[in-house]
Amino acid sequence: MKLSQIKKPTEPPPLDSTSFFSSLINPTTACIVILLHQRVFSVFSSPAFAAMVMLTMPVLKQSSFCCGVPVISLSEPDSGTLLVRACEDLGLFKVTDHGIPMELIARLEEEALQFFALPAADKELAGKANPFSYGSKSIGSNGDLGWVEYLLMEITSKPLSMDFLQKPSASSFRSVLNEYILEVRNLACRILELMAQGLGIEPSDVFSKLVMDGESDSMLRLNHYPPCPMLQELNGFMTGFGEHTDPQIISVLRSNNTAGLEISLRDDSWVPVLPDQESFFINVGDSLQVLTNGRFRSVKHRVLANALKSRLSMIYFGGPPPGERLAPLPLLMAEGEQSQYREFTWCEYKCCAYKTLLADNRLDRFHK
Ligand SMILES: C=C1C[C@]23C[C@@]1(O)CC[C@H]2[C@@]12CC[C@H](O)[C@@](C)(C(=O)O1)[C@H]2[C@@H]3C(=O)O
Ligand SMILES: O=C(O)CCC(=O)C(=O)O
Ligand SMILES: [Fe+2]
Repeated sequence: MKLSQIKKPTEPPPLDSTSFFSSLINPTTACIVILLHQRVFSVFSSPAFAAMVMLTMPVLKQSSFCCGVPVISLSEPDSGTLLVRACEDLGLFKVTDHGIPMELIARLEEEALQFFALPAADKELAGKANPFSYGSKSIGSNGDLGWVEYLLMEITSKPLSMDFLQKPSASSFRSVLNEYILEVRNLACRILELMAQGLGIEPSDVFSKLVMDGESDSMLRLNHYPPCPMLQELNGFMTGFGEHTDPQIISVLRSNNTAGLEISLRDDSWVPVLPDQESFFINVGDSLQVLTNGRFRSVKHRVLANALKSRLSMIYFGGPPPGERLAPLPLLMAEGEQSQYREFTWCEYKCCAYKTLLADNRLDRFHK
């Protein structure tokens, strides 16, 4: 496909908290706000007119929204276009009809809860996170703290090899983890292919091949946020996982039904993402922001602790192979468009990223 064949839509205006929250008022208002946001250059004088236009303009199909977060069914024929729009606007969306069996998810949740319920000394036998294995309260190695404990696992082309998972007593945990990783990686790749299709670029595996590569640097993280009893004394605010963007290409998150995840809008306001244990939340990582020359947004997010309920999340981070050169894809650049980033390898990026604090902007030093 030639560059001239790719139509790059004009950038939608930034989604700020006013339009985000007003989109929650009622469905009619939501239609107007969403349509306006997508630059439908018409002036709606009444909700009825807006509804009529919606019905007669099938090309402008909208995703549905759950509290401002786009909800996209993967069985929807137009899902590629909807995914692209969500990546441009928010950098996060929810997917339904994802095909990962609930039974597998429930088994992993149960195994993870059993692991986190072990005495601290037993969990520490898994090895101290450096960065892989078990960590508690401290995130990364640069002093970030959070009301969280976690297991961080490196994904290679072979089954998980961490010592503690090789014990006979961990055999069911190990097998469910390996099964889940295969499923969630396929889901990530399916979504990345739909994104390429939605962007109108070929081949459609231009993003997914990076995550499918035998050398891909991907991870699985299980986060457990215990209830935080002293939340009241802390004016109701305690960080579970501090604000950050994910460095990789794509993150695929599933949580139990406990709230806590929040995303930052372009005006720096924070909005909660309502939990949904049957769906997955997908967010754009820094690498995908670079590959799309900033068209897709690596969304800043954080998790707040809960006073009463524990939150369990499982996140797959799909990353490229270490030697992969990351730079905006020429196919996605309009004529005369300048690259916003200088080229770097994933290895170089990760090396710098791991010296930063969670809240730092890791792409700054690669900006031209
Ligand atoms: C403070 C840090 C933890 C982190 C590495 C870093 O130096 C900056 C990025 C952090 C992050 C966020 C997304 C993922 O949870 C993670 C595994 C990753 O790849 O980047 C973590 C890193 C970590 O916990 O080790
Ligand atoms: O635990 C969560 O819900 C999100 C955590 C997160 O953003 C991360 O581990 O990178
Ligand atoms: Fe994250």
